[in-house]
Amino acid sequence: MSYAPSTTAGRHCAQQLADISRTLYERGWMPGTSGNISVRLPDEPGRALITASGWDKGELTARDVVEVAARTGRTSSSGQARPSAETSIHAAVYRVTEARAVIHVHSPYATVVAHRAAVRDAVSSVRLERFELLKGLGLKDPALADLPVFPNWTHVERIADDVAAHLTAYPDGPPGLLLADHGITAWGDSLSQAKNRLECLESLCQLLVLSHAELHVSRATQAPDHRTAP
Ligand SMILES: CSC[C@@H](O)[C@@H](O)C(=O)COP(=O)(O)O
Ligand SMILES: [Zn+2]
Repeated sequence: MSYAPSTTAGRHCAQQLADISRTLYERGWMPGTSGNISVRLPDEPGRALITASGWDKGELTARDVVEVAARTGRTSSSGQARPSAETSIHAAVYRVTEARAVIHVHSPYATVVAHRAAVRDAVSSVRLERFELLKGLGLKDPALADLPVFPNWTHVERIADDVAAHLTAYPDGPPGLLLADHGITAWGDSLSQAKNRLECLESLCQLLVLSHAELHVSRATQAPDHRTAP
């Protein structure tokens, strides 16, 4: 039931997932088995490794990851552990952006902002502006970012559909998103870039909370619905 990489690159990526998981767990951003991390395999970018579902993220080893198709999240062999329950959200990010790594955590300040900025049953966004750390997000316009907030639907596939539609409609948006009452996801072209961006976003949310500024929340314009008819 554990991952056995066939290449050196696979072994390296799996170890990186375990190492970053432990770091973020120790920071208190992945309490109680929460959080998940994925990375595209460098020598086979159509495939990705993702953390196994329901495990203590402070104790993962390089064998506690699952190989999936990056754009669909499908697993190929039955001999593996269960991939993260939120694999479809990672796959949505891989389908629509150039990301090569995605990190989801329940860090406290982003989760508070995701709680306060949520608009019932609709995608909203919270404005980040002025703070220097915006420059760490790699935006075309580093002065301002509207960070989307997605309803935390029970069916994760529905969240993934919302994410894919929104990122398609807003290709120049920030490399991250909030899940209402839940947490934050960020991405980049490597695990270290995704982690740096995640740290910038968590810190920006901390500054918003500590400044006691009123949150600037808007309803995101309806993005096209990419779901296929039943
Ligand atoms: C501790 S409950 C958290 C989960 O529901 C989920 O949000 C999460 O972040 C981890 O899910 P996982 O399936 O382990 O990747
Ligand atoms: Zn979560």
